[in-house]
Amino acid sequence: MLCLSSPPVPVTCRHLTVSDHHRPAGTSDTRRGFYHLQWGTDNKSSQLHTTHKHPSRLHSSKSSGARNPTIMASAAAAAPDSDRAALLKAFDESRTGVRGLVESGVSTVPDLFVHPDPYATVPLAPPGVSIPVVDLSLPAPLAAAAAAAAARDWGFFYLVNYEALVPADYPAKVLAAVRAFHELPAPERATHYGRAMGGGVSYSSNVDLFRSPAASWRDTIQLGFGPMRLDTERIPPVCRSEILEWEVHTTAVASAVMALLSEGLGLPEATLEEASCLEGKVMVCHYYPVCPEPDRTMGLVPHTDPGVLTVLAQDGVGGLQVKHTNEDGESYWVDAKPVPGALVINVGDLLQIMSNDKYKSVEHRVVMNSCEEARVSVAVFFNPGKRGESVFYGPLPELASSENPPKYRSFTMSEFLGVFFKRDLASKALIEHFQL
Ligand SMILES: O=C(O)CCC(=O)C(=O)O
Ligand SMILES: [Fe+2]
Repeated sequence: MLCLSSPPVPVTCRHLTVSDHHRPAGTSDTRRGFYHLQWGTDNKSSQLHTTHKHPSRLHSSKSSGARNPTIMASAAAAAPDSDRAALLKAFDESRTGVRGLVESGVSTVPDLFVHPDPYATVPLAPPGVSIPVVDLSLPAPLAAAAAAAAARDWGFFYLVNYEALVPADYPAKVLAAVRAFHELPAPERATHYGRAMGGGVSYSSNVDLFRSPAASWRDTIQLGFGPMRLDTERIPPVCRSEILEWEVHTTAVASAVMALLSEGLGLPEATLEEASCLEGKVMVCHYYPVCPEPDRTMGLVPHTDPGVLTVLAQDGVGGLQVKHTNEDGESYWVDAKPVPGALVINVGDLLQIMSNDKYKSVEHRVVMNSCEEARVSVAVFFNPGKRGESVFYGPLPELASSENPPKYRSFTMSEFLGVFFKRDLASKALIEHFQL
């Protein structure tokens, strides 16, 4: 099925780089920033400053011995761009992330993290609305039908009864280990801090810190598991073995889900796996610290995941929301509440393209809540692992017919990635770029 020269019809795909896994979605409320620096940028950052009308609320500290004095000393006036750049630099050089701000006693959300109106654009879902559940213990045809319906109608689902693939103490063990890292004493954390993916691993706050118009309330360890090999010694020791183990378990889960989703397309269950979709892997271990003013910032801005499939484990705190449009065309944010024993699975842009729009890659975001506890989540993004200039991606050829013509043109992965580097495309959905 993989094609080695320019194809007459689009064929299936191959790789993403180890750290490329997000894109900004195309709707207006998503242009404020996006998760991964390498997926592009947003040049509208100056807009943010015009919304900062209450400088006295922007920076404050209950503690005179704060660790980030520069960030907090600028309370006197809303920051012009040059000051903002200096504040960002000071924040980054503190090397302790948002957690460091909280440790130093901030009692308001600093200016850098204020989002103009995190909640304005789309309402919350009515009570009782939830993303669907797929039970992996059902007979394969039933599970495949449920997964396909969920991927088509929601782009998201809870996966339950996956115990045959994952030891009973996971994912709790990896979530606890990631929390332990982010809650290490600041000087210890700081020794790991850095934006470069040295050896395939980085720990920093806001991968797009210097490009997004507003920073988010989140620190992240990021690990590239493939196609390049990661230097395991670069993983902080306090969470190393758990992260390595979780990578193995999520791969087993993703393999099972890809089989269901292939079957749901009416194709052999090995289809997505044979297209190398298990081979490019990025894991992000997020920590969303307790926030003094949860409604003035965001944990993660609305975005879609650009790869094939995402497997997410979250702790009990909550904050993930999925955008859903119902049969009447009404859109709202649905809480993907933590469900004990459930993983959250979502479709990425590449799978939407490969499935010729049968499956949907939908926007999601993380809002801060007023819970007393910091939130931890671990997402693993599965992308095609193989690459090459003569290898093309697009709707799976088996799905295209005269009644169902391909909705996307084929493209190489370097073109796919290149789209993200073009500023003028930053506000346009990736998927639209390849639409026929
Ligand atoms: O933390 C979460 O629940 C979501 C994370 C996410 O969407 C991402 O990293 O792409
Ligand atoms: Fe995401």
